[in-house]
Amino acid sequence: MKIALLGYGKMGQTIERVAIQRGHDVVTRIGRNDSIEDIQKADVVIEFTAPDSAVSNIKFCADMGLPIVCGTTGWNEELQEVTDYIDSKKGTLVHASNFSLGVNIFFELNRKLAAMMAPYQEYRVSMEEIHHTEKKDAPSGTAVTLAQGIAEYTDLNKWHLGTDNESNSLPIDAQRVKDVKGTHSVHYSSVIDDIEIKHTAHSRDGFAIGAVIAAEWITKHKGIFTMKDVLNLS
Ligand SMILES: NC(=O)C1=CN([C@@H]2O[C@H](COP(=O)(O)OP(=O)(O)OC[C@H]3O[C@@H](n4cnc5c(N)ncnc54)[C@H](O)[C@@H]3O)[C@@H](O)[C@H]2O)C=CC1
Ligand SMILES: O=C(O)C1=N[C@H](C(=O)O)C[C@H](O)C1
Repeated sequence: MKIALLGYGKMGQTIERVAIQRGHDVVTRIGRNDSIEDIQKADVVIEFTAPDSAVSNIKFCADMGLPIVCGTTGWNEELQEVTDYIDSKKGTLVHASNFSLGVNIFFELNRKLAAMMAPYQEYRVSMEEIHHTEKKDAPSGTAVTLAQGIAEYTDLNKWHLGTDNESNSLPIDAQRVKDVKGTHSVHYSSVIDDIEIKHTAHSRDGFAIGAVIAAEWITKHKGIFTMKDVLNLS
């Protein structure tokens, strides 16, 4: 498969190594100041750039009729607009706040735990995410997806940054620490005891392998998907 890397930073470079190991060709690597036109050489585009670039990049790929895997986070509020655009162009997109297998299993565990905890009002739920100091968005996209999973089973229909409790809102403590690849934990706390689930990424390889698997998968599918569809998780 011929892959175009849109964004050649920490993730773009990790994806290149993984893609070559899986037998693919990386035909172009596009940075912020490069011409995007080059992507037309590829069968599929993998986009990991920055929150302010993702939406226009996705639309450009749809205009070119190219399937795109987008891992960039921080553009949640524009998801509906992007969905409508891709639909109008009959395009193909896989987007996910986190492409790793471990985190996608963690998403399911989080939803199941939220369903189990829902009747027990004595527990207060909160979240912590820790990432490297170069990260542009807070909270992380993964934390937002976890919060959406909890909202399905509780009245916590929004989130706020910090550790204070606010009504109908999930506190997310976003910490930035040098070199941390991505750690997420969900805590349920009562006077009697605490319950905690946690995922720790040891490297970026899990995100990169997931993104390449998603790129292999979308060349055989048409429409808008998330990693849950690619992994066929319930
Ligand atoms: N969904 C997932 O599994 C994961 C998502 N991410 C997200 O991916 C994004 C990128 O992460 P990193 O690679 O760590 O960041 P990075 O900052 O190391 O690399 C991003 C690169 O994209 C370039 N760029 C920015 N705008 C561009 C544009 N319009 N066209 C081409 N290149 C452009 C930047 O110059 C930079 O080199 C972030 O939003 C991050 O949150 C990161 C890891 C996993
Ligand atoms: O910026 C990162 O590094 C990461 N971003 C994603 C997110 O915002 O959740 C995924 C992962 O945690 C690493």
